[in-house]
Amino acid sequence: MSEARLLTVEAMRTVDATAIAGGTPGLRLMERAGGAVAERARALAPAGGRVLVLCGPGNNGGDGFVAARLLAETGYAVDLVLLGERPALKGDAAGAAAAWTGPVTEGPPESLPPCDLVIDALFGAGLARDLDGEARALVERVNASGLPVLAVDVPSGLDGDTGTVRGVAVRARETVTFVALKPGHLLQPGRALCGDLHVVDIGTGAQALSAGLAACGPALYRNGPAFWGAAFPRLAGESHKYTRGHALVLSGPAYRTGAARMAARGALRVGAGLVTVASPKDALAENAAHLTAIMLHACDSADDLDDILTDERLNAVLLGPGLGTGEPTRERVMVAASAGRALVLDADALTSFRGQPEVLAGHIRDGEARAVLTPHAGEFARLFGGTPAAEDGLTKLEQARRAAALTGAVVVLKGADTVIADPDGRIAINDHATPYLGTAGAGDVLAGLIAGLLAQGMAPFEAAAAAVWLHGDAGLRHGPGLIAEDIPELMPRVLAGLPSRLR
Ligand SMILES: NC(=O)C1=CN([C@@H]2O[C@H](COP(=O)(O)OP(=O)(O)OC[C@H]3O[C@@H](n4cnc5c(N)ncnc54)[C@H](O)[C@@H]3O)[C@@H](O)[C@H]2O)[C@@H](O)CC1
Ligand SMILES: [K+]
Repeated sequence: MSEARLLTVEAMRTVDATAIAGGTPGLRLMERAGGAVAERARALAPAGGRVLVLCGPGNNGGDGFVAARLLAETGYAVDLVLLGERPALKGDAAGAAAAWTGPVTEGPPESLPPCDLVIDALFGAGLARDLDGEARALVERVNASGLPVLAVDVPSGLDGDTGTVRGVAVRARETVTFVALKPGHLLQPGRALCGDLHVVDIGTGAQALSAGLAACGPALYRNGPAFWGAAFPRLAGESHKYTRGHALVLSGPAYRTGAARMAARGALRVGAGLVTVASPKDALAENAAHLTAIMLHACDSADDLDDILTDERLNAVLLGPGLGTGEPTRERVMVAASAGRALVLDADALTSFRGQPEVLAGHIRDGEARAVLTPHAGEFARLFGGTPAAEDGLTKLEQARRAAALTGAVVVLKGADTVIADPDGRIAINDHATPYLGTAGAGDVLAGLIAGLLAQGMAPFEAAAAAVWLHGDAGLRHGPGLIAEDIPELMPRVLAGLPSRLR
């Protein structure tokens, strides 16, 4: 699982410091870092081509000096620009600069020399403020040039913890980072600015990594099978439909039933043994006309839901898609939360508690429900107040973590960089997705996938993360023209594509 773990910028400093304290010289780490950058540069620029290396005043710039030297030694023409003055370089960066025998242009040039590749070694983990003055002008020039850029550690100007831009940031073709990804590589707009991501080992060792992971506090993960695979449901020879779980999805009234059916289809396709749609009587015929493998049950009130839930085999309940907002939905949420089943609350089930997250939290905590909430940014703001855009100074990760801690539920804060937060503080960030998933009903299917995995016994945090990844995988496989109905139908291919140990 550790290959899925992320390191905060501060925790990465702990890794470096622990390795150095353990006897690995910092300059050796820098040689390895610069060596990895040079190797990627050789893959991106033609042999014997021209490379422009932009070095900043700290150790990120030191990596740039190492890469410049190694590229020159292997036949590349290298131009090196230093943002600052050479005598001002300190420590390992001064050491790396001393080994570079080529010319150094101090301060940014009026225009960029022609080249096949730009290496951005201006700022990395030490970015301390918004870019301004010469640094800002240089980054703007690089972006305007349209030249391919290889970023060292992070594209300069990008905050490694939050994925936000400090004034301006480099747009890279590829980013080489060290030891582990940082949250800012995965959170938007950071993810888009990094281009392809390469993580390289620079010889810091297992003990330093453990120290860094411990310094992170609650674990941070890149979402993917490496994180949740061990918890993914597997079929045994004696499995049958009742051992594969039974999900219940509440339908909206007549003419608002499609969302629940798409969710139900998702739950079935992801492997729940049985799925039942609980439908108002006035919508039974409409639902029946479209359902085959999925069962139907009449449900007109919270009392009806209570009756249905006397069937102990129903082990996961999904409410929200198409349900409508207001008191009837609130009552159903209360009944479902107190039924001791796994619970997914989406869309109208969340908006029905607008501005009252503590009331919803009370239902979840009183019922000891294993709950997953799946708000997009707008629903999140309606339920919890504030916005994930950090108006109150909180980052997206902090917002999601706080909402999970408040409600005692796993919170899936959906978007281009969906964040999944567990009440215990753990976080997974998903970058396995495509904008083609931004289509009507895709969120309903996601809620259904989560319910289907919960029904099969997965714990809420892993179930939510796995569903988000499978949903993303379906979108990536399909591409243009995707509609929500396609997502459940893509599940057989998505599941077949998982590592064989998971099937
Ligand atoms: N020993 C280590 O710690 C290692 C560090 N490595 C590299 O070192 C980097 C971190 O090095 P540093 O901590 O020196 O930090 P950086 O090199 O990222 O930047 C620090 C320097 O930039 C200046 N600065 C920060 N924000 C600025 C802004 N907005 N405008 C203008 N100047 C600004 C600071 O005053 C300081 O001089 C990593 O990203 C990685 O590339 C690697 O060489 C591996 C080993
Ligand atoms: K950089």
